[in-house]
This record gives sequence, C-alpha cells and structure tokens, in this order.
Amino acid sequence: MDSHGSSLNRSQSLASGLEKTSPTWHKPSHSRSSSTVSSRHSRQMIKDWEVIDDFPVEMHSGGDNPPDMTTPGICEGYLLKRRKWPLKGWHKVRNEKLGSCATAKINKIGRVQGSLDVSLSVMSINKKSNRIDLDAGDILYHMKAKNHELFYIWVTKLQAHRFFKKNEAAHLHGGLVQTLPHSAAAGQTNPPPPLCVQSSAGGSDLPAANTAVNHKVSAWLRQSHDPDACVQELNRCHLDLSELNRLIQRLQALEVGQAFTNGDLQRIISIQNLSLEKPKKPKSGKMWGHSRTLSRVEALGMLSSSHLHSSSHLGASVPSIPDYVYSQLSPPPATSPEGKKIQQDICAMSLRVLASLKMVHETLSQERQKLQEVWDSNNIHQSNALAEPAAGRHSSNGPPSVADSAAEYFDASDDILCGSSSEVSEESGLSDGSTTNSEPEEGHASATRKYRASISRTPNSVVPKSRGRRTLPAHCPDNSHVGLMAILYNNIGKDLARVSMPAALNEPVNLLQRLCEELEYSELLDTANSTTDPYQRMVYIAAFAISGYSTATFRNRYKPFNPVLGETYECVREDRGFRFISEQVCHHPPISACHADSDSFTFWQDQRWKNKFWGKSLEILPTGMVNVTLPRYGDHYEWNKVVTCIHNVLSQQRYLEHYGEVTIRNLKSNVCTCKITFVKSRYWGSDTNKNEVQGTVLDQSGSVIHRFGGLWHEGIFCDTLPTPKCVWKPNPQPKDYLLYYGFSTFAMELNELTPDLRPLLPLTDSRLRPDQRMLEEGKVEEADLKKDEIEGIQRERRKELGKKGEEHAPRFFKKAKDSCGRDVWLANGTYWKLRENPGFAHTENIKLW
Ligand SMILES: CC(C)CCC[C@@H](C)[C@H]1CC[C@H]2[C@@H]3CC=C4C[C@@H](O)CC[C@]4(C)[C@H]3CC[C@]12C
Repeated sequence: MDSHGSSLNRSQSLASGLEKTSPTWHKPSHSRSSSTVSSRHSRQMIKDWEVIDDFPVEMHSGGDNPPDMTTPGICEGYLLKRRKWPLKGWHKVRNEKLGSCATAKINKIGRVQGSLDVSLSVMSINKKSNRIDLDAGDILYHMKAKNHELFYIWVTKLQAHRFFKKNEAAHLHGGLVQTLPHSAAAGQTNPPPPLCVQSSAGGSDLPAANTAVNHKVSAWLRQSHDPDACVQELNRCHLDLSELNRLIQRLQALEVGQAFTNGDLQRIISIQNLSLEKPKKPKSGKMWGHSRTLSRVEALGMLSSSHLHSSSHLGASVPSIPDYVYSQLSPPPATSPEGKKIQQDICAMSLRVLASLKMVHETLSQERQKLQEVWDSNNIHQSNALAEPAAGRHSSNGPPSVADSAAEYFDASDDILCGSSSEVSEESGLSDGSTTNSEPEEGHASATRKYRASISRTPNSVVPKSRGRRTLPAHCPDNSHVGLMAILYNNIGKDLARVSMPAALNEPVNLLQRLCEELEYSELLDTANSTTDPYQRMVYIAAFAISGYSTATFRNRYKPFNPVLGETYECVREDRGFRFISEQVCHHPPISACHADSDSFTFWQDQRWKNKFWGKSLEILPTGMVNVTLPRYGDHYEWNKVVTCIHNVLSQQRYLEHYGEVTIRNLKSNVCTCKITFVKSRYWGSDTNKNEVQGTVLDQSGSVIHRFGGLWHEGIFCDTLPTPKCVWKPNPQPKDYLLYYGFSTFAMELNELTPDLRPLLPLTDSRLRPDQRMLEEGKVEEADLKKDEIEGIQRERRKELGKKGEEHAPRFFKKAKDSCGRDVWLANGTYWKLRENPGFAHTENIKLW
C-alpha cells in the first residue's frame, strides 16, 4: 500500500459520485428513491445531478499518517461552457485551466474573465452528460467535458485541489491554534493582551499624541464585545476540533476494511500537470502552469499502461479510465450503527465549531470595521491600506497565504472561439418566466461602502426589554442527511408551502409565526407615526419594509412548519405595544393572513407565493401586498415584496438572497412614493455587493427627496435626513444562535407558551400544535410521527367537507377586494372580542390535532 493511501482514500470517497457507472449509470447515492421515474427531460436532469460532498478535512495532530500534502498539478484543456441568453447553448472555450500550486485556473489566451475558489465552491456533477458545475455563490460555472475520460480527469483534478486546499487550511488552523497564548489554550481566564491598534491597522506611524484617535479607540474598545469572549470561543473551538479529530479517526478505524487499492490512479491524475489537448507549439503568452505538461494521449497512455501495469495489485488489461476506475470504486460503505453515531457526533460537533467561528468572525469583523473608521476619520488612511478588503487578495508579494494560494478556477473570457452553439441548454428552470435582475445604479458601490461604514459606527439601539425566554429547550437537529433532492424532485411544481418534509428539516415556528416576525422592528412604524415630514416618514416605512428581510441571514437550514387550514396564531407584545393575529385561510393555494394593531400603526398582509425550482436554486415569488396605516396622518402605505432565492437549495451551503424592486405608495396621499432596489449580486462580482439595498423617496414630480442604502442584513443609512443617520440596524443575535436554528431573540419568543397564556388561546393556536412543540423540545422522531398524523387529520377534514359540498370558512378573516380589485383577506374584528368574552375556552373550536 502506498504511503498516500490515507488521503487518497478520502479523495476517493469524495469522488463517490463516480461510483461504478459504466456502462449503466447509477442514481445519485443521496437521492431518495423515487417511485415515479418520469420521462420528462427536466426531471431526468435533476435526478442525474450530484452535489459532491466535502470529504473530511484531516485535522492532523501528529498521528501516524501525515496527510498527503503533495501539491496537485495543473490541468488544462478544452471544456464546454454554457452561456446564457442570447447565446444560449454550449460553447467551446479555449484553454480552461486548473492552475499550479493549488490554484485552479481557467483562462483564455492570457485573458482571464473571472475566477473562483474551487475549495470554497459547491461542486456538482452530472455523470450522464459529463457536466461539472462550480458554484461559488456569486459566480457559477456550468461546464461540460467532451467525453467520460476527460470528465473523470477534470473531476479528480478539481477534487484533488479542493482536498489540498482544505488540508492546507486545516493545518494552518492547527498552527494558529498552537500559537494561541498558552494560558488561553489551557482554558484559563487571564485577560488576553490588549489589542494593538497600530499593528492591526497595518502601519506603525499612528500619531501617539492623537488624542482624538485615542479617545475614539478607547470608546470603541469599551463598547466592543468582551475580548475574552473571543478567546474563550476559540478555546472551545480548539477543544471541539480535537474531539472532531478523534471522532474522525475512530470513524476511519471503523472503515479500515475499505482498503485503498485504487488510490494510484487518482493520485496520478491529481498530482500530474495534465494538458488535455493535442500537443501544439508553445505560445509566447503567459504560462499558467510550470514543469511538465502531458498531452492527453500521454496522460491516458501513462494512466492506462505504464502506471496501471506497474501497479502489481491492478489488473494488466485496463481498457479505459472510466472502466478501470468504476470497477475499482466500491459503493459507499454500509455504515454500522456505531459509525452512524460517530457521524452524528461529528455533525453536532461541527455545528458547534461553526457557531464559535461565526461568533469570532463577527466580532473580528466588527473590530476591523471600527479600526478602519478610526483610520478613515483621522485622515491617516493610506489609500489602499484597508478600504478595499478584496483589493489585496491576489497580491503577488510575499509568501502565499491560504487566501493567496486558494484553489482558484479562472474562467476563460466569454468570447467564443468556435462560435457554434453546439447544444441548446438542456437544463431549464422548471417554470418559465424571467428572473428579476436588479442592476445596481452607477456609483452605488462606493455609496454603499460609505453607508456601511456609517451603519457600523452606529451603536445598536437598545433592544426593547421583553420578559421572554432567551433560549430554546433543545438544540436544532442535524439534518444534513435528509435527501432533499428526492423530496424536491417529487414535488416539482408544487408550492413549497404544501410540500410535506421530514420534521428534521423544520424549525419550530410556522409560517403564521414568521409573519409576525416581520414586526420585529415595529419601532420603525412607531417612529414613522411620530414623524411630521411625509418624506421622512416614508424613509422609516421603507426601513421597516427592508427590516423584515433581515432574518434570512441566519435562517437557511430549516423550513417553517406549514400551518394547517384553520390554524391560528396570536402574539401580544405589551412591551412593543402591538398585538398580532394570523390564520391559515386557504389551503389551495396556501394563504396565511395576518393583522396587527397598536396605538401607532395597523399592519396587515396575506401571504401567498409561488416558487420556481431551478435545479440548484429555488425562487420564492410572493404575490400579496403588505399594508400599513398610521393613525396620526391617516396614511395608508402599500408595497409589494421581492423575490427570495434559496441558492444551493440541495446542499448545506444554502443561502438566501432577496432581489427585485419594491414600490411603496401612500394610498391616501400622492405627495411621495418610494422605490427600493434589492440588488441581485452580480454574476462576476465579488462579495462586496451581497445583500445590497438602495432606495429613494421621490416627490410627485419624480425628484429625489431622500436617498438611503445599505445592506439588508446590516442596516440602512440615510444621508439626506436633516441629521444623516442609520435608520435601522438589526439587533445582535443571541448567544449560540446557530445551535438554535439561527433564531433571533424575537424569534425564540414566538412559540413560547407560558402557563398564564395557555388558557387564553384558542385550541387552534400554533403554540398548542404538538409536533412543533416536540421538535422544539428536541424530540424529532416523535415530531415526525405527529406531523404525519396532523396532516392526515387535515386531509380527512377536507374530504368530509368535500362530501358535504362545503368549503372551509376562515374564522377571523374575511375575503374582500382592495382598491385595485385584488382579492385580499382582512381581519373580521372578532378575535380579541371573543378572547375577552366569552373566552376561547367557551367557544367551539375545530379539532386540528
Ligand atoms: C428545503 C429547506 C430545508 C430549505 C429551507 C427553506 C427556507 C429557507 C425557506 C422555506 C420557506 C421560505 C420563506 C417563505 C416565504 C417568505 C416570504 C417572503 O416575503 C420572504 C421570504 C420568506 C420568509 C421565505 C424565506 C425562506 C424560507 C423560510
């Protein structure tokens, strides 16, 4: 066995997507069997796609098997690249290149169109059509190899780079952890050395006598997160990582039986520099790789003859790479119960590490931002030192850091060499319609940067004190094993709100409660109601409209429960001065209606949406309007919602993006309107325009009266107010929020059931819904069974009603038409009256569970 066996075995398991496939291709291993194998092409496409899981990163801590840190070689050659409209189809682009020294590059005759970090991107493959998709969030490449051999080589090579980078990062991390102060690493609570502003700011000439700066720095140090918290979090992380390492080793020990007899081929492919095209005379242009490149013929020759023949344990007659490889790769190991348990522990531990790192990352980002501001505001900013975080990313000076040498995939220019559009795109979204692509305005990027800096300078507003709970009874379950692919595939065309999913995919709140979550920042409506100027009032209404989207930052792993028809929810927030009700008023299509009132506003909406499944992402297109009235000025504001897109919906790298335009109108006065753009992150862009929002308040003649902007997850700044200010900023997340579904404090309270509240609720209230409660308490399997039961009761009830020719009548909402003739659901005004007298305990309630 070769000395690289251990790591190769791992890279091999990551390539389990390449399990024996020739001549018949297998279904993706993580696709739950589907009974209905449709002949529809689009379905076929989804079925054949596999997201290549990340293989365990070796957290080597001096064990017996050092990881294979052999630098993967380069790979270059032709790949077909899919282009969007108007040149729809597959085009041959030259010189796709996976570069040297752990960089994966693709270029075209010296011109690089774009690049992505292979180790940070989601890689999906379609063995049937030899397709490889690399999705780094903001950049997405659809590529295709000409044949199985090339496909295999590219996949192996890409995986080798991913593996290499991750290992490298893990080692670097190990090194860092070891350099932590000894006392910290030992878990002691000695205060860490104070932050050194000078060195952090990257210069040594910060005037020591600059009292303004010192003052500022000490002020922000005072408001800074407790620096101890960071160290403690890192210590915890360190311990968790050691534990993870131990678990991984145990798992490996369990799977020793899966010896690596076939590591050689992968190793050869991964470390050689491969030129997958006919040899031709060298060009004078920039050379990407170095050392030797093999022609495709050479490569294949070497692989199939010299190498394979010389390997004593391999058969001598190997017809082709795929045949050889597929015959060698064994199906994923049938994991023993113990193995399964270890896997679960690994997942739980990883979640904790993730939570810690996120916390540390957040704290450090904030500190960094503050440093930058101090720097900026004192005019000692050296032009490019800190302003543009991405600017220095590809700096070629100095030794390569992990970031510098990250496995990058440089894309060829979109110029088409062989202009033939060889194939028409076969993978379309499952519904038609075009996607809103909100383009940012000129010059907005720098404005957003300024807004952003100003927002972070603004201290968080004092979070209204509630007496609600600060945590949930149990941690969220790991749901990474749930095969989403089959679920979504079997429900194509259905509303997501009607798709029944295993409880492990749910969060312990439902869509009726999530409607209430849009009131988390209801104080903006209070402010609007006490703002005399109509244009300024509009700014606050706009900030409120944006604030409702901020929860999405941390809420992409779980899905809210679907309310059953007739389910209701109430939320009385005396601390915030509002009370809220919602009801599931329609099942087909699913519609949730809500109504809230307080002394300073009334808020209502009925939420319904369509979804479009695009194979990798899922778009949610809400159709209802949101309404707010302010009693003091008699305003009635109405606005639409934007598209929410769940990117990488099938993988754990899922994230949400909102894009589109919102128009806010005041139906009672046409003094002003407001336009808000949720900017869609640019295809070729960097991270810097993620989650951007920009807006204007326009007067009757269309002139801009106010301008505001920022990020929907960080806050909104308006620089045209008499005193420019941050109009909204999200509340800080509670401690360990990642272990609690990413909930904010407000969300944690939504499903809280206190003894004094229980007798006041109608039996249809979501707080009394048993499956949701079980999930909240961590009883996932019980919740699953109960959920099935409740869905069964709902079906029965519908059948009964159908037999009688009756329709379900909502209890607290009535159907009406709005000023534009659209169907809307309005509160009928009976809820609070009935609650008061005779009390729901004395009324008849339908039995929902
Ligand atoms: C497949 C599963 C596990 C993935 C998780 C799906 C989650 C992220 C989805 C399911 C339902 C979605 C919500 C459905 C409706 C709306 C209303 C819209 O105006 C804002 C987004 C919002 C609030 C969505 C946010 C994302 C959401 C919560």
